[in-house]
Amino acid sequence: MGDQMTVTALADIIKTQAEILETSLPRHAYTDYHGDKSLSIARSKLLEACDKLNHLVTDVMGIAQGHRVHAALQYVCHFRLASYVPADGTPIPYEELAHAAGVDTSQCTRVLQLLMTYHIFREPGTRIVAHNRNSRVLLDEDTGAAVEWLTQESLRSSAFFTEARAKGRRWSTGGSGGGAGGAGGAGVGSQRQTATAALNIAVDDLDQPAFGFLTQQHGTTETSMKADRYARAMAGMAKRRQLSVEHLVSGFAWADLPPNTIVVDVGGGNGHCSKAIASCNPRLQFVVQDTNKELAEEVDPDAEEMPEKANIRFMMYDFFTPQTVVGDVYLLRRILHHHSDKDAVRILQAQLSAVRNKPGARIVVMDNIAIHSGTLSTLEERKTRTLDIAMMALFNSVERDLEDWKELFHQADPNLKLVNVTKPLGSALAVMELRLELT
Ligand SMILES: C[S@@+](CC[C@H](N)C(=O)[O-])C[C@H]1O[C@@H](n2cnc3c(N)ncnc32)[C@H](O)[C@@H]1O
Repeated sequence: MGDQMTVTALADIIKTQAEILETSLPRHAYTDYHGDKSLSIARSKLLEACDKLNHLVTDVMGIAQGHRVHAALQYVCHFRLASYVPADGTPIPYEELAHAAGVDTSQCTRVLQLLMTYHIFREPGTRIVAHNRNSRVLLDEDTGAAVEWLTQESLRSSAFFTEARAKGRRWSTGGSGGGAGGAGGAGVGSQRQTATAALNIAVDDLDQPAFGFLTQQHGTTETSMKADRYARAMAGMAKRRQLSVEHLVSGFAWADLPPNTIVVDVGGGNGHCSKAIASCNPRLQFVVQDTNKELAEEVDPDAEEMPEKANIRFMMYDFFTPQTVVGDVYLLRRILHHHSDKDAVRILQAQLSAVRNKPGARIVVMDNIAIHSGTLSTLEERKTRTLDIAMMALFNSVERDLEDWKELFHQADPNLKLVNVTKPLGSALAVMELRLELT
């Protein structure tokens, strides 16, 4: 679909693909893929054509004003406005809603009326507001937390992205190198490198790596609240099909592993990956490692949702320190892309200290592999590029393409070889299998 297409040609594509969706799906169910590849393709083509058509008839000014709608969403999330609107679609007067939420009626009305132009909430009569499909999404605790996190820490860090690059060292708290004219975060020592990410500027007095800050449950009430929001936001994002753990289960030959194989789920959080693998492979053993002690309870063998007979235990472990569990598979899912190359190499090297003690042990990395420009649709590519900015702003990290990943593995150990790469259908993440080649 080239840029040269006319508006009418794009409108024709839209009509054809819209008809496919309309005849196959009930109204209000167009966002779901329903596991049907042809419907998924129709939906992608429809969105791509709409996007290109939009591009032909508007200009960059619309995009430049996007932060205002994000501010409105931030307001809605912060004051929990969605929770005061009846979930069943019954309208509520603005005044009543504002009173319940403890906000100003006029401001609340204006904020919601902006969002309505983006099809979030609806106004079925004078001075009343009701939920629609889009606003109701905010009622899901985890998805709501994901939207809130995106409009809070993530939005703030994006706002300081350029500033961090232009004057990064000005914000470093170290005595030396405090002058202007530094080359941004890149190129300085690992800890300092992460400490000057845009998020560090966006959050007052944040003098520690952003990833640690977002995931630490202890500290001030506010820090702990942010960590909780981040954890729930990640759970909300994991509910999206493209990040589902089902792709981890299908993306590696777990069933071929011998009984009692030890899988070490490094930075495994609440163990949801291990639980998903265990439910199909009950003969494997799992050690879920994380620095977040609160999550240990969710890995409790007696927990209700634990797969029957699953052999899963939790242990506190900092993945920057030498791995102490001698296992067979070290799983690193959605860990390395949150870290700069230097820190990602440190994490891998910490695992290698155990891998060397167990011949045949492997490392399985599940993460995004950035695509090359022009290889997929613009909308697909936009997802990767957007995440790239997010990683730079939040963690001074980047999205890596396959060559970048190979280079990273090589830096960790020249004998660490990428032996297999799989990208399960519908997954945003690829599964990369690594082995230490014997010398
Ligand atoms: C993005 S989550 C990924 C969780 C899980 N692997 C998944 O795929 O859903 C990153 C996890 O790393 C944990 N973490 C952060 N810093 C850590 C550290 N230094 N050592 C171990 N775990 C850490 C966080 O608590 C969080 O659970």
